[in-house]
Amino acid sequence: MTATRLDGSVILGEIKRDLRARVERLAEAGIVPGLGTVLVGDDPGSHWYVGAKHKDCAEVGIASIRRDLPAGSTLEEVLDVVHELNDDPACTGFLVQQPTGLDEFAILSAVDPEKDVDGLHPTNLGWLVLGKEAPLPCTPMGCVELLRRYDVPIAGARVAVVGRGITVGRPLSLILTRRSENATVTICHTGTRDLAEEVRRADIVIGAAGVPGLITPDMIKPGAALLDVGVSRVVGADGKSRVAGDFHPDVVEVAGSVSPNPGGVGPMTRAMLLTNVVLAAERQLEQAQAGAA
Ligand SMILES: Nc1nc(=O)c2c([nH]1)NC[C@@H]1CN(c3ccc(C(=O)N[C@@H](CCC(=O)O)C(=O)O)cc3)C=[N+]21
Repeated sequence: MTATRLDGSVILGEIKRDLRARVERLAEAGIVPGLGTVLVGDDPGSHWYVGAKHKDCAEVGIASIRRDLPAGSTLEEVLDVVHELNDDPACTGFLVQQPTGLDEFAILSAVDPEKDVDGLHPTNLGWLVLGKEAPLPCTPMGCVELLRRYDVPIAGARVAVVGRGITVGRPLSLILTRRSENATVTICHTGTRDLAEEVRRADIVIGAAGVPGLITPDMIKPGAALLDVGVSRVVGADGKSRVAGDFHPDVVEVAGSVSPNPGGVGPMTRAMLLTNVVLAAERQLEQAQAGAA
């Protein structure tokens, strides 16, 4: 048996098409959404991600505001740019690409929560806990949207989330346990006594630990849906660097569906970022209209 491929690149294309129509409606109201990115240093991976985000924006009709700072920039220098983008009306939403090597909490907290398209500002994470509408984190929402688009049942499903990180595992668990998703979630982490036992019960497994090959075929319930969020760079036998996920490649023999890596959750993260930028612009338009009335 070979599992269905949960193709994030295909869904990214569909979402871009839908967003283009929403951006056109905003344009009729005189609003051009603008995504700002702040990039610190010269890590090639981070440069690739930021470049891809701006290319996506261009395709959808979102304006780009790009601020690249040299390696060795100080927290004060980064915060100056954050404040500038908070005050720039052309920038409807922005993010500071992680990691910066600086105090991430200080940086995240300085972003205007209404412009926080990462959904990682403490206020927005707080709204998630409290169940009020607010920007939601991109990778967790990308996981949920990928399952929805491929009709994987979420309500009532047993989900094993492997990893409790702030950008994926923890917020994803909160999203999946909302009434609108209604899943039963187990968060597994380095303190989990028997990972195989927890994963084996799950209808949906999310690998978000960043440990290559951690989840092996013997742990998978036949027919389960697997989302591979783990991105580690490993050097193969041929000496070339490649992306390795949290799942052993042979899980496709047991699973019902699997997101490839690359080509799965990564593109969905970008799709949700674009969605958050458009949503932020739509909210800002609503507020302007309410203010004018
Ligand atoms: N403030 C902030 N927000 C982020 O959303 C954020 C961040 N910092 N720091 C780094 C992580 C990582 N991330 C990815 C985005 C797209 C792909 C993606 O599209 N990957 C492609 C290509 C992968 C490859 O070939 O390297 C794929 O999976 O097919 C992956 C990973 C966003 N992040």
